[in-house]
Amino acid sequence: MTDQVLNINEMFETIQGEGVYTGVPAIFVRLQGCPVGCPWCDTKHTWTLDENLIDSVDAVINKSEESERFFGISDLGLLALFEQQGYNAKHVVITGGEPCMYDLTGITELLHERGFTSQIETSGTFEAKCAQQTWVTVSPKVNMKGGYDVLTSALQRANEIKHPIAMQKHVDELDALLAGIDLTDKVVCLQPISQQARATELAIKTCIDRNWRLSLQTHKYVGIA
Ligand SMILES: C[S@@+](CC[C@H](N)C(=O)[O-])C[C@H]1O[C@@H](n2cnc3c(N)ncnc32)[C@H](O)[C@@H]1O
Ligand SMILES: Nc1nc2[nH]cc(C(=O)O)c2c(=O)[nH]1
Ligand code: SF4
Ligand SMILES: [Mg+2]
Repeated sequence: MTDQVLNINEMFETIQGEGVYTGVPAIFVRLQGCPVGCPWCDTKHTWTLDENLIDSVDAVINKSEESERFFGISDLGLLALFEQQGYNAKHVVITGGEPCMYDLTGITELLHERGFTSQIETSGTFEAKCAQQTWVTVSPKVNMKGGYDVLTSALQRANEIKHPIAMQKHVDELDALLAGIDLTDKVVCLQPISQQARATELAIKTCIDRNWRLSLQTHKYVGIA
């Protein structure tokens, strides 16, 4: 267990919409703070980590629309909150924001001790500190203004590499990143940016050519969180 505080912008039960675990019921924990700055990010409301944005647990959990407000909680406190909410899902997705700004060793080990499986969605710009059993999905961010230089080790730890693409240049960037990475036991997925038709077409074609997987943001197609 770590004594650090996890700053939570959203917590909800839904269906994992992306990547290898698509379709699996999951508790989503969205952590606050991200310095990477992807222009097309669909969670810009999580970027700012400022104590003036702290709110109550109830106000954050019961948000009816996206906001920058968050609450801080301990690893054990978070587990207690899951029970209080009466969640059924046994898979927990820790996302953000950039969750690997936090040391997730304590919370992920605790989750596995309590019979949950865990998954982290990360940009690969910080080292993933988590339980050995945690499924790490790295969605590599190349040439973003707040990028850091740990991508190679993040990609080595990754169980899944899920690359957002809109144009051929993004596929070429992924090829460059994957050179020298041992892909044995890793799944590579392409995820069209913002459901654009041309991005989807390119992702489908490239996945067929390369024998990679297509990851659609299925929650957006069916209108769930
Ligand atoms: C919001 S990010 C949060 C976790 C982490 N910062 C990251 O980038 O992986 C979660 C996932 O959504 C993807 N994503 C964000 N905005 C997107 C968009 N507009 N279209 C497609 N995927 C997007 C990211 O690449 C990542 O795989
Ligand atoms: N249903 C659902 N699946 C997701 N998979 C990754 C998400 C994310 O924002 O990290 C996400 C999300 O926001 N909702
Ligand atoms: S790294 Fe993730 S949370 Fe941060 S800006 Fe990019 S997509 Fe958004
Ligand atoms: Mg999302």
